[in-house]
Amino acid sequence: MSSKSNNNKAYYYADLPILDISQPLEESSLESLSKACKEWGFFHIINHGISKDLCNQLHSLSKCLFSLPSDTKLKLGPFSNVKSYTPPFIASPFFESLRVNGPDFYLSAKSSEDVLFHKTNSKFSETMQEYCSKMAELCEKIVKIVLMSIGEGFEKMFYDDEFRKCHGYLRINNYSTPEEGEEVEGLGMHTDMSCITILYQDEIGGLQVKTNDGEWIDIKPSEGTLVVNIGDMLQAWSNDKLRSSEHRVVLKQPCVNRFSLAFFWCFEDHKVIVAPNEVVALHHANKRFYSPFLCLDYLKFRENNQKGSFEKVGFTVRDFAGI
Ligand SMILES: O=C(O)CCC(=O)C(=O)O
Ligand SMILES: [Fe+2]
Repeated sequence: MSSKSNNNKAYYYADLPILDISQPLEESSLESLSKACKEWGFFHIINHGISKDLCNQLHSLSKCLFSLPSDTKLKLGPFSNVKSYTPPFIASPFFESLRVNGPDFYLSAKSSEDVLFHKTNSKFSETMQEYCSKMAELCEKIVKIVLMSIGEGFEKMFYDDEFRKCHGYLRINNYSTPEEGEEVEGLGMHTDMSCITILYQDEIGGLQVKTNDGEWIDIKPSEGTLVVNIGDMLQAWSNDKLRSSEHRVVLKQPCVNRFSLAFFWCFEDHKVIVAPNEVVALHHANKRFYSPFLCLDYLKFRENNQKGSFEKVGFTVRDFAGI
């Protein structure tokens, strides 16, 4: 952890490893990755192949999208048949979000685009498709690296059987803050339900992760860097070798918009999540921490137990399947 003093207030930043994923990983990088996945559940990646230009394009499309009138956005949910839009006051008064589902990201984005832009914003669906398919490729690569960090040969042993059918979805997030006042919570404390999440955050900052000691630490934005975090599905599958950390977004500056893109990479709904014996054997007492469970049952548990039926804020996989 490192600190910076500003007007006598100390801000702490997580010292997360930064992996250059364009290069084969060295032994020392695997070690720091393994430590970060156990301690923080978060790390950074660079040289990931997602260009600044593409992120900027998504940012300006998102500005167009979120500046549309509420009535237009509400045609996409949450109370219509389409459920891709989460308006403010569901997760928090300062958060709204649009979801793009895989595997056909183009089709999913197009069905929102047709409602939102009356078919005039032809770049929208192509750009979403480009970003999401690159993210899906990146997720496959990262899951393999994370498996390698658990144990030698684990990537070869498990990837094909266990992770081949993973799928992804994107959330485009827009945060707004009041004109004046203290800091506000943009997104409450939660764990992600995914195997892994890849996050692009703009330069505003505000993402925080909770340490084992219950302290909140900032995850500072840095240009060209993406944040990766472990989600609940992988925590359960890895029998707690990998940590799905609680995190939140705190908005510190009045009257700014914050933009982020969260891409979630998940097991297929009908997968039974159970840690393989080889993974459980890594625990000194060979102890299992979770009962096997159906992925879809966990997703439903989260949806049905959240404030305002939003899956973001509240319970974790330990509450659901912990032994
Ligand atoms: O906006 C962010 O930085 C984080 C978003 C997040 O945690 C989520 O969408 O699950
Ligand atoms: Fe999250």
